[in-house]
Amino acid sequence: MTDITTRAVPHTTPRSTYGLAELDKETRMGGAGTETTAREIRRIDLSDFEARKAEITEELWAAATDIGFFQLVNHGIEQDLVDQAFTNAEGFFALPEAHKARHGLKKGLNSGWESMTQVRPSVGTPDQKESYQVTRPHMEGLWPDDVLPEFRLRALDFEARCREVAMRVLSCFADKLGFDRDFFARAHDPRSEHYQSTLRMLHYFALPEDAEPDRNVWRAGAHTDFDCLTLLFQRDGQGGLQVCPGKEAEAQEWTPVVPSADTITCNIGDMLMRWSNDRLPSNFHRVKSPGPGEDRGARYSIAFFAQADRDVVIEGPEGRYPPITAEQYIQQRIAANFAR
Ligand SMILES: O=C(O)CCC(=O)C(=O)O
Ligand SMILES: [Fe+2]
Repeated sequence: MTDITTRAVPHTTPRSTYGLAELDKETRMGGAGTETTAREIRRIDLSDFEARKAEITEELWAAATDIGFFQLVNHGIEQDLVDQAFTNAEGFFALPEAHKARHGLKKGLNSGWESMTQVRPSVGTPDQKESYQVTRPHMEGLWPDDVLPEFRLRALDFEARCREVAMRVLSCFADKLGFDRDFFARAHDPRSEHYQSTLRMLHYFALPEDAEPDRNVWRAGAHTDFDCLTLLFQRDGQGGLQVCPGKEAEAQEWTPVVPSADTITCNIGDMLMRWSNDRLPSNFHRVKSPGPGEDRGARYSIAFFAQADRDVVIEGPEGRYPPITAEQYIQQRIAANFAR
């Protein structure tokens, strides 16, 4: 069994503006680039998971290493529950600004509400969105129980269901990477005080009819996620997500992901890239603002970020990256993204 608990980790010396190669790469991804629909976004069927695990593992591995992003169908979360999670999120975002501000983001803890405070290193302008994040150990004072009595339970229930799906996918990667099946489940333990996986509800604002589209403004600027694996839920007809595989980043060719309410779009994040010694490259993605002639309506999405617990050390078998705790890792990324 591989030891993933805390031990002394040498402090890494910053070698660049941000101290992490991932962030330096990200700063080069802010341009418009070009669009291509030539890439295949593979859909992987998770039904009958236990019986078909070997076959599913091969499909996930091929999609993750060839392209890096993929979609899950028959993932086991009932459509009603997904729809309810969106209704729950929309209910929160519809609250008056002053009320939402009572549950403001706890800096550095990925918990609570923020609006227009995330500035991606790639573009340098604030994402045109508000978000509400649930990170289980840090939710004190952040639940709107007084006005939305069912919100808390629904969010926690959905978070747990997302974690189950993420752990199933990660158990397949564990097999291929030579870790035991439960390696990642131990590293994302909801009973641990160091748990830091996050459920994030997102609301990208509708663009007013009289607003001029601005090419430098993004709903979400180009980035890779900090985590091991992201599950992203979208609504039919609310597009804008574009992806660029990590290994093709230099070409800056972006593929639109057509939203579909019954699939989960997955990204490999930077933690898994490190843990796999780059065998599983993390993926760039962004959400573009409506351009001339495009639908200006709001976009809602929900992301689950499987982020290893704070006390877990991320270190691949070949020592390509210096060991770092998941806590240090996430803190550096948050510091580069949130000015306040
Ligand atoms: O809303 C989306 O489609 C993408 C969100 C995202 O990439 C993020 O929050 O990291
Ligand atoms: Fe992301």
